[in-house]
Amino acid sequence: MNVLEIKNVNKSFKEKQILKNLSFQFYTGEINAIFGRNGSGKSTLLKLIYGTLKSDSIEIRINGEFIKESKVILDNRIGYLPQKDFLPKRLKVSEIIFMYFNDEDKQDKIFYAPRITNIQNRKIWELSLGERRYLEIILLGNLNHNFLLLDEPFSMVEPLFIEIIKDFLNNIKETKGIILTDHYYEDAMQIANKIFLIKEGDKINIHDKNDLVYHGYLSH
Ligand SMILES: Nc1ncnc2c1ncn2[C@@H]1O[C@H](COP(=O)(O)OP(=O)(O)OP(=O)(O)O)[C@@H](O)[C@H]1O
Repeated sequence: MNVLEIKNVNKSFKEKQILKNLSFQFYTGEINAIFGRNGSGKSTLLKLIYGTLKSDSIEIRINGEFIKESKVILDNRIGYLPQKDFLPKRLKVSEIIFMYFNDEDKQDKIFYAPRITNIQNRKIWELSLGERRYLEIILLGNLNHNFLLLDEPFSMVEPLFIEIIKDFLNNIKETKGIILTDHYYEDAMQIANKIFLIKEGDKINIHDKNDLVYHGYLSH
């Protein structure tokens, strides 16, 4: 089992402190859902962990080993699905699969993943938003990271695809720790082992939907 420890995360934009001294422990085998109202700092937190945004302070350790935030991408043990699409638009789905994976077994695994066969000859720009999101998740999830940060994996995705993504995440969590943030809270809660809410810069542990109502994320 691997553990990703994040400590003392602080981030301000101008005078406004968005994240206040947050700490987390994420384990292989677990899906962690992070909720929060618009602008509460969820995407910011994931960017700070991945190192694409400079923190005011952050300590990152995997299995006790300290990793500088600027080295997280090179270290290659943490993967990141950004909120915005990132695949080259002019390439075909099949070309992207070959670009990501050399190994033939891995390539086959992707080609035979649900719904991929149907879209393999299309170019990325020809895919719908949901199809593109689904492909991004299947690609990232099949890479060899120990931890996966997913910024809104369900957004713009139709219900049938969401079910496939949930099954997929449940399968890959055997070898990965997953940290996801999304406003599709019911889908996220169905697969999450641990749930957190970011509110006014602080982390709140959530046990059920009532807690989300109590802390003002849901109205009822
Ligand atoms: N580069 C930036 N410069 C200045 N302010 C920023 C920057 N990035 C984010 N912010 C601000 O930080 C706050 C947190 O933004 P963030 O995108 O992390 O929120 P979020 O919880 O992911 O929101 P949403 O649910 O809408 O995606 C917002 O008020 C946002 O305007």
